[in-house]
Amino acid sequence: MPIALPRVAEEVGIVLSGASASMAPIALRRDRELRVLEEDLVLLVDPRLENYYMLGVVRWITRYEPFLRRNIHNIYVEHPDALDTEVVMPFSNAYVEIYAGICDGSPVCDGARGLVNNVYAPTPGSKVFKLVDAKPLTDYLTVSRPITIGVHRYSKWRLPLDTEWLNYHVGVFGATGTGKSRLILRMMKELVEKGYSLIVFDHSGVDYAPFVSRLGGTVVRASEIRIEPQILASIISRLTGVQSQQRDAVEIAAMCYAMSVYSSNGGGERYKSEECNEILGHRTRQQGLARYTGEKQPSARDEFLELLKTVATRLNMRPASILKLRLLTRLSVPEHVFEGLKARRLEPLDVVDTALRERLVVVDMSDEQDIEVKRGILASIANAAWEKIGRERSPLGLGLVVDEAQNYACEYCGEAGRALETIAREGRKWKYFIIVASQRIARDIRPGVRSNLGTVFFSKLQSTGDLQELAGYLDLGRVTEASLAMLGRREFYVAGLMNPLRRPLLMYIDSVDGG
Ligand SMILES: Nc1ncnc2c1ncn2[C@@H]1O[C@H](COP(=O)(O)OP(=O)(O)OP(=O)(O)O)[C@@H](O)[C@H]1O
Repeated sequence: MPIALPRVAEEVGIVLSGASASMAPIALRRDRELRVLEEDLVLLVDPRLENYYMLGVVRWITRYEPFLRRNIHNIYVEHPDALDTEVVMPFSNAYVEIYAGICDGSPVCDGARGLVNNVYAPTPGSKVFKLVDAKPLTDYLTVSRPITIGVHRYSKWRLPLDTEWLNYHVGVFGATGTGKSRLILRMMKELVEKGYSLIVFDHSGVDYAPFVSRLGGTVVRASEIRIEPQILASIISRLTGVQSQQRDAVEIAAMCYAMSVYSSNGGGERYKSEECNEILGHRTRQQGLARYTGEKQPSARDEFLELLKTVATRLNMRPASILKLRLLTRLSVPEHVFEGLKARRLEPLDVVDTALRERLVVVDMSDEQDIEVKRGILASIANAAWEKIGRERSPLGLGLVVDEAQNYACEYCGEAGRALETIAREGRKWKYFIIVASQRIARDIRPGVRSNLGTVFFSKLQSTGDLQELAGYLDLGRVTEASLAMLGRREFYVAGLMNPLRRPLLMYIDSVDGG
């Protein structure tokens, strides 16, 4: 059945000469020109193409007047009172960027129905209809497991987003206050309802944790989660900045220290290793001696430094080098990195399992002071999910949500950056995806992550150049920096794979009230 144009659209203009299959200049009707706005959805109806419509978006509305032209003298300049509005003859032109063809049983589509790539340039004189209610478009789309998080800015069309493409990852970008966190919260609700599982890393503890009870999830504190020994090793060597043999000593000591702490506070067999036993056995004898001589129990950092000395000695380092290494560690690794280990009783794999069982876990990162440790926790959880995939060899349906991603997905974000990049590159086969949000793109997100984002929501951007960066791997049509400058809060373009039109569409995100 053809689209009932009079019910859902109003005629606003005609196509002018010079139209192509992707772009059509149009003239707007005088009586309706003020009702047409950039980003409006329109249908072009070409009388030569029966039961076929071209769907497009209005761009670059320009007002003209035949006499009031720049560089040409006019009467107003000499006699301001003589210029009567009656004698002014304004008119408006615009462009329509054609996004798709809609087949409605048309002979040009062999009688099929649905959305197709448009290959026809509209005939000049074709009518242009602004969609006031674009709902009927939904019937022409094929969308798997759709979710909606908002409406098209002007036609109020609830654009269905295709969650099959979630596995190709999502980015949310915009200047501060544009509504990134609320957009993600809205999406989280929909995804959880559709059966996806999410682990959300709440960097400051105020953006997501307060909403959890409403969404039916669990909050866990970052300070309770175990950091994998090898990730702790990398954190400590990064903090000390040592290289080569000194780095070996620090990393071996860190791994063995974490394993001994975890195995003594409930970690069991998983954290026992013969390699560490060789070293730890030696250390235990030293500690025993300390107790015998009446010295007080050493702090966690002192314990680590003692272990570091043992390891460095085993690596045949010179006494002066060992001394320097211990001093460096004491000065550059905060005490709480070691002290906090004892309170970490929750396995990263438990967090993954809870998310898969209950659908939503928010990791409250606010009680963790050190950014390196926060990154270590994210990396540990990301790796635990890979461990599970490796063991079960089946898709997970799990997403990691990383807001303030400049802290985790940047070029120099260590283990966290690497872990997110691995998911961005290889997660799709296992339905293991990421949703990252940040204010900037090029500066905040490492190339291996940002170039693998299949869907991007973007609003007013903080850095010039970021739009061009996005255009490098997404079809952004003719959206320009000027289009972004006009956007308000909750207004985001959605571009990429989850958008069934595959071209940027301006959305107004549903309301998400405070927690
Ligand atoms: N969808 C929405 N529903 C209701 N209020 C919203 C919505 N989006 C944004 N807001 C309002 O705008 C404020 C800022 O939103 P939000 O915290 O999501 O922005 P942000 O882009 O994540 O900012 P930042 O980068 O500073 O974290 C919110 O506190 C809320 O008042």
